[in-house]
Order: sequence, then structure tokens, then C-alpha cells
Amino acid sequence: AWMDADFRRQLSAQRERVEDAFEFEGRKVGRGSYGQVFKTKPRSCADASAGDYALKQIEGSGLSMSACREIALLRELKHPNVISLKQVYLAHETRQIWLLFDYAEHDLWRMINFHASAKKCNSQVSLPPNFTKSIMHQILCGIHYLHSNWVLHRDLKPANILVMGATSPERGRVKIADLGLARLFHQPLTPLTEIDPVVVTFWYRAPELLLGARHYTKAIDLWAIGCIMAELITDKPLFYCKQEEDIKTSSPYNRDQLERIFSVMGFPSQQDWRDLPHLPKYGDLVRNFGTGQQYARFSLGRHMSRSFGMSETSSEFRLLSRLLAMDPLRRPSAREALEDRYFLEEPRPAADVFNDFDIPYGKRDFISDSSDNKDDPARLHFASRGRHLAVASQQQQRPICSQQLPHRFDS
Ligand SMILES: Cc1ccc(-n2nc(C(C)(C)C)cc2NC(=O)NCCO)cc1
Repeated sequence: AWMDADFRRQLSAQRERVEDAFEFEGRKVGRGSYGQVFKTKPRSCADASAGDYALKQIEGSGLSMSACREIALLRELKHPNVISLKQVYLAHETRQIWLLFDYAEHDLWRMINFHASAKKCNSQVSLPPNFTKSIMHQILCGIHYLHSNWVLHRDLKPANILVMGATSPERGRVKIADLGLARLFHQPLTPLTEIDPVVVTFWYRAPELLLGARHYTKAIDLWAIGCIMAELITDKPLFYCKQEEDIKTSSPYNRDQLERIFSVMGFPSQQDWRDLPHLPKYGDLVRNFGTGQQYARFSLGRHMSRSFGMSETSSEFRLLSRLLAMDPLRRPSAREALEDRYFLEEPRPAADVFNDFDIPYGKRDFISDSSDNKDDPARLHFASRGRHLAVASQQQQRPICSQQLPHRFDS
């Protein structure tokens, strides 16, 4: 061994072990191909007031490429709307890597599902009028920071937008994260089935990616933010597309997803998107959709006004249609989006997206280890339905239609 044995023993004795510092038995809140996440409290200050922490045990052992990338990336980044890495623990005996983050009680995936199930039961959720605007403002601030540091997110979706809970000093603040599921396919072309049985959704993927664009860009992140904005307004994924069980092809071209986009947005004309014919999968597009005449009367304005009564002249709609420009060159940068009139008009965006409203969402459920095995009915159920995110599916919202719903929402 290159280090003196006594010295090694001394170092090992005094090294803080993660299990000594944190209580995390039975407190698993997330699990995916990247590892698992626990909701913990430091053992030292036992009083409940201290904030919670999220402890992520990275999958595998030793410094894998993805562990290195995550640590190298996160330790350089510091912004109020980006998840912050507090500490790294290297367990020398097991060569396990643990990452410590501030704990976020909520995320947009669970919040939007809560709103949607409340609507189904006609029990409205009372939210501040600037709720969507506040969330959008903070997502754009976080992405502006990442983009100005030449960090692309590449997998923005509601599940990756965390929101701090009532017990956090940063109550109601948005934190952009990456639960790491789609981290595995850096290049848009990696065959899905090779990676992970968890079926990833294409609902937030920009049209140029679906048509074979070979590189991620900032504009691809802005498209996803447009999809998230629409979903915050309607409580429905804008480009929802049923997912086949097993996506065999490794091709990025997904006809059903493109069909859904065209049936909302209309079909892009030469004027709308000059570079469209230069995309690798343009041939497939023409073969499947011809000149797109069948989508001639569709448009985002028609979709949003007919389905959700949204005014095409509102600044909210104007920003949404800028973000969802089919041609990536026509999408605003994060900074240009932040300068949009939408954010200058009343009501202004707030630092706490809940303002002084009670937070209606429940806390995250703990995942029991029993469900770790493959034949757990919940897993099979989600697996058969092509669950779109291992972590999120474990936190399936409990329907709130049950009578025992507390009349006053407690946070
Ligand atoms: C392999 C790997 C996995 C996740 C990240 N990553 N990237 C980000 C951005 C938002 C700064 C882009 C955040 C993270 N990691 C996390 O959010 N980790 C906490 C839950 O796993 C980086 C690399």
C-alpha cells in the first residue's frame, strides 16, 4: 500500500462515516438507475427544526464516470434555483459514494398530478394567481445560469423541477435538478432498450431531436420549458403521447410523438422552419406525413383557446408560443424569455411560489425496501403501464377523492 499502514488506520478511524452522521434507515424517497435517495436528518442536532437533507447513494461502487461528472459539475455550480451539493462522502470500505443535498419536499410532477386529480374530483386547489409565473421565472433564472456556464440540462421535465417545502428556510423556491434517469443517454442516439427498462417519455423532447438532430442545444432546453409552462397552465402534458411498451428502435425518430406535436402545433412550413429539410430524418418525415396538409388547420393558439379558453393575445400565450417555436433558431434564449413582458406585468413573480398560501401537497412517501424486488405488484403495475419515471412512479399520488380529505390543507 502506498500509504503507511498506521497512518491509514488513523485516517480511517477519524473519517466521518455517513451512517454515523445521518439517520436514513427506512427513509428512502427515491430510487432509479442512478442510485437511491434518502430523506435524512443529521444525527447531531436531533431537534426537528433543522432542515432535512437528501442523501443520494450513487449506484455501483468507486468513482464511476457518472459519479465523477455529477460531483465535478455540481461542486462548480452555485445558484438559488439550481440544486446545491452540500457534501460528498466516500465510504472507503465499501467504495460507496454518497452525495448530500438540501431536501426538496415537492416537485412539479407530483404537484401537477395533485392539481389534476383534484380537478377530477371537482375539489379545486387554491393557488396564488402568480403561481405559474413565479415557477416559470425561477426555472428560467436557473437555466439562464446553467446556460451561461455552458451547462445544458438535456432532460428538463416536471419531475426534475424541485420545490422547497414549508420546513425549509427556502420555502417555495424552485431548484432545478436531474434525477439522473436519462443521464445515461448523453448522445440522442443511444438505444433505449439497452439502457433501462424504465420507459422514458418523449413528451418534452424538441422536434429537431425527434428528427435526428445530433447535438443537444440551449434551444432544446427552452422547448422543454415551454412544454412545462403549458402543463402548469392546463395540468396536462401538452404533447402527451401514449408510450409503446418496449421501444425497440435506437432511432430518435418517434412517429407518434411527432404526430402529437403536429396535431397541436400544426405542420411546419418552409417559412416556419427553413432548416427542416436538412435534418437527418426529414426523409422519414415526408414518407410518414407528406406535406402535412392534414394538420393545416391546427395551431397552438387554436389548441390553447379551444381546450383551455386561453386568449391568443395574452402575454402568457405570447411567451408560450415563443418558447414552442418549431424552428430552434426562433426560440428565445433564457435571458430573452426573462425579459418578456409577461414577467413585467402584474401580478409579478414571487420568490416563494406559494406566496402565503398553505401548501396543499402531502410529503413524499417513504419507499419500503420490500418493493425493491421485481415481483412487487406496484412495480409490475407500473412496469406494465410503461411507467415514465422509476422515482416518480414510486411516489404515485394517492387519489384525494377519498372522504377523509382534511378540509384545511396542512403543509
Ligand atoms: C451523472 C449525473 C447525474 C446528475 C447530474 N446533475 N445535473 C444537475 C444539473 C441540474 C446541474 C444539470 C443536477 C444533477 N444531479 C442531481 O440533481 N442530483 C440529485 C438527485 O439525483 C449530473 C450528472
